Amino acid sequence: MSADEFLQYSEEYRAWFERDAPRPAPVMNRAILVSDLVVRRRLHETYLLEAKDMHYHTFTGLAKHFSSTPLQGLDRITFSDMFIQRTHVGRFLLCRIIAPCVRMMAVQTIIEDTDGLVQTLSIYNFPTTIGCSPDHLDKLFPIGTIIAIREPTLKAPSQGSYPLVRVDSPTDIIFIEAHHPILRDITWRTRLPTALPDTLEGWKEQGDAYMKASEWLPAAIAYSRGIGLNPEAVELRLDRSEAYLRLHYYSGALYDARHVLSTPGITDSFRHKALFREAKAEYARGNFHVAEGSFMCCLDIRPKEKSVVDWINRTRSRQVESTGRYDWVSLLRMSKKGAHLDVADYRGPVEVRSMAHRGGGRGIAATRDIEVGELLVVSKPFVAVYKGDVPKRETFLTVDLLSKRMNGSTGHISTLQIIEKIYGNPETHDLVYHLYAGPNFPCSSNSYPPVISSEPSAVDPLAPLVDIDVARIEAISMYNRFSLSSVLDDAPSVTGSDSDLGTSTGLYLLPSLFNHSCASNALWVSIGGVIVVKATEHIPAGTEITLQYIRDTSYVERHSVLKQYIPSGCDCSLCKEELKDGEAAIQRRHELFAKLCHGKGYSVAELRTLEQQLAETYSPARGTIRPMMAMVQHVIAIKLIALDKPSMDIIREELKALENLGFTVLPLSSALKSPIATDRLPLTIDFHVVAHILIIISFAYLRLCDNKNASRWLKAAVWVTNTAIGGGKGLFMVMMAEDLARHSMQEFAKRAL
Ligand SMILES: C[S@@+](CC[C@H](N)C(=O)[O-])C[C@H]1O[C@@H](n2cnc3c(N)ncnc32)[C@H](O)[C@@H]1O
Repeated sequence: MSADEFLQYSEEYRAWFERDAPRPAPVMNRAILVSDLVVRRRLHETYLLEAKDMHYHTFTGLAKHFSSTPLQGLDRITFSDMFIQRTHVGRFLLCRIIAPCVRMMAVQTIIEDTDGLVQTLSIYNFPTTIGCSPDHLDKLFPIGTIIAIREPTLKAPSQGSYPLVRVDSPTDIIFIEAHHPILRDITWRTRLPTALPDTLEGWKEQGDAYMKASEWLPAAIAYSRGIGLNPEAVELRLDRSEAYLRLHYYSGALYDARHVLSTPGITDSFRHKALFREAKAEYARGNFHVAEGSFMCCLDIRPKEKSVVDWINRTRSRQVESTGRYDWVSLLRMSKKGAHLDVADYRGPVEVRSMAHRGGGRGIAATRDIEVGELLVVSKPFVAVYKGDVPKRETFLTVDLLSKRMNGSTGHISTLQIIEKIYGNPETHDLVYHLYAGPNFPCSSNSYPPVISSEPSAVDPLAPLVDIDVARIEAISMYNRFSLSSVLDDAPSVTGSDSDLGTSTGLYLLPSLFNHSCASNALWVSIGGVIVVKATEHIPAGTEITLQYIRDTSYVERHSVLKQYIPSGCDCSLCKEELKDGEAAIQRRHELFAKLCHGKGYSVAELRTLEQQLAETYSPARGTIRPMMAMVQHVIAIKLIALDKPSMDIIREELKALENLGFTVLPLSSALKSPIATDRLPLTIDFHVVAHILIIISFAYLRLCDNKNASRWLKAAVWVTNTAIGGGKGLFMVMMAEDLARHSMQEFAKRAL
């Protein structure tokens, strides 16, 4: 599809989705609906067995209803009173699942109401269903399950010919237990044999079996049904606490563990289990000191227990990190093994301030004078999805009608994970809800974070205690998500949006409050999924601190992405400089540079011509920063090395590149000092490339047997990585290992640094 066709298709879909032309729901044939679903389920199972590639797509950024009225405040409705293309506000639908489920983008099944009338049900965004197996669905929604759907919406089909009850928010689904008061006067028109347990022991047995099979949510549901029969059932609460830990529902885990601990007369064994679970949940919530206390209490019961001692050591390492002291080298090494790092957050000398001129009205400012290279923020993701987390052979594409872009699987999955994290940790709801959600969802506060309870919330998968506004979450996800490319990836990272369909992506809380500037005064990098923000220049107290949402040498490229996030455009000094050259020059430059990026094997002469043509696009009135020229000069230098040309020629090219990137190269007379000014780290390109340029200069001096200068330039390269991340020589040696090896400089580096 061309860009225009894509836009038109998106708008047509929106018009169809939001069309308000209600008509009565048709009476559907039970046998046909069920057999059709069974056929689709078999087909899906066959595809899974045959390992076929499956592609699903859906739309985000549409108006999507969610209910915020408790079930008790709603009146019951049946299909005969429902209309297609209508959300039945103030009503709830009581129904039973009568067919197995099938999962595509959403979970689909067939439901009957109390009159025996049937419709298709489509549940989007339900926890644990991303890429899940048909077997998991059978455990989650077994036939016979009774549910109440709050304020149900009946939709015309987008494909096929059956209407469907569409549920976007998982919190609109309430599981109804057999003894629920709502069922008191209810008789079902049809008889449906079910095999669901009806005793506490029965539910415990089922929960245990699911735990064994690593079916954590079905297990938590089974335990919850048992707890429904006896809220003081200590063992079930302990079991559910463990199931919640596995699900990362730390609020629920903590709440249940504490409930057990407050029960009089429990055995030491139960107490130990509850303390251990409480401690793990506190650890995961970032309360390392409190977690340490609970782990210590475990030792009172079973002294010297090895696993507990290990946990205590971990809590102590995290407490050191929360003061801003990190072992960057080991973090980097860990990130090579897996991106989900165990690390504490850190908040340096920064605060959220009201900034009326920015969308969302807030930004981040320095609380005191900050020096270049100071650590400002370290943040673990609220959720992060890496390429390896995407289910194999399944692609989830979403057409985002807000940004008018296509998002890949990681973008879709991260939105679902945000929803699930709130579902299992309800007190985090406001932390997400108060992030910028675009002009359609005005921010209710000009500060951040909102005050939230430090107490854990009870979590009941049968009747969620929080109402999740999926449309808002989708918008928040779109406006705030970071595209992650680890500092170990050698390709320069494109940041700030999920533009690349395969990119790893994450939502962060405090980092989402930074506004954008192409000429930012701070830099963010990701080590694994952890975001590290450092100052790249002196920042006076009170000054706004900005990040680059996207770093691209082309103004055209940058703005094609930025316009979706900042419609008013970027007003930074770099963009103002670019605009001095005029639109035509900017476009010409973009086209010339595209040649360099996409062309292969240019000769030095051709590169010089390109350099000249680029030079002609810059107005004499503008400043000296010309990143595209720098990139061409850097490529020339690499070419000269390959051609074994004189070292001074290589050095000359790289020096020109540095100046075009905004670095001040100091005169040779200051031989003992850094060869570049270190009052700021200009970053119009990725800092890896800058370090690479400096390594090449060092290499060229080495070829000239000028070890003194080689060492000065290599130290300058360490200054760059140290300012950008930290970790001094150790981190530099790990991060730039390939570059150093390419130029046989490892031994020299070890001696010189
Ligand atoms: C991730 S949020 C940044 C925090 C946001 N200002 C807030 O109050 O929550 C991104 C949004 O901030 C606004 N923003 C960021 N940089 C901006 C800039 N340079 N000029 C104007 N608005 C900006 C845009 O509305 C953008 O979509």
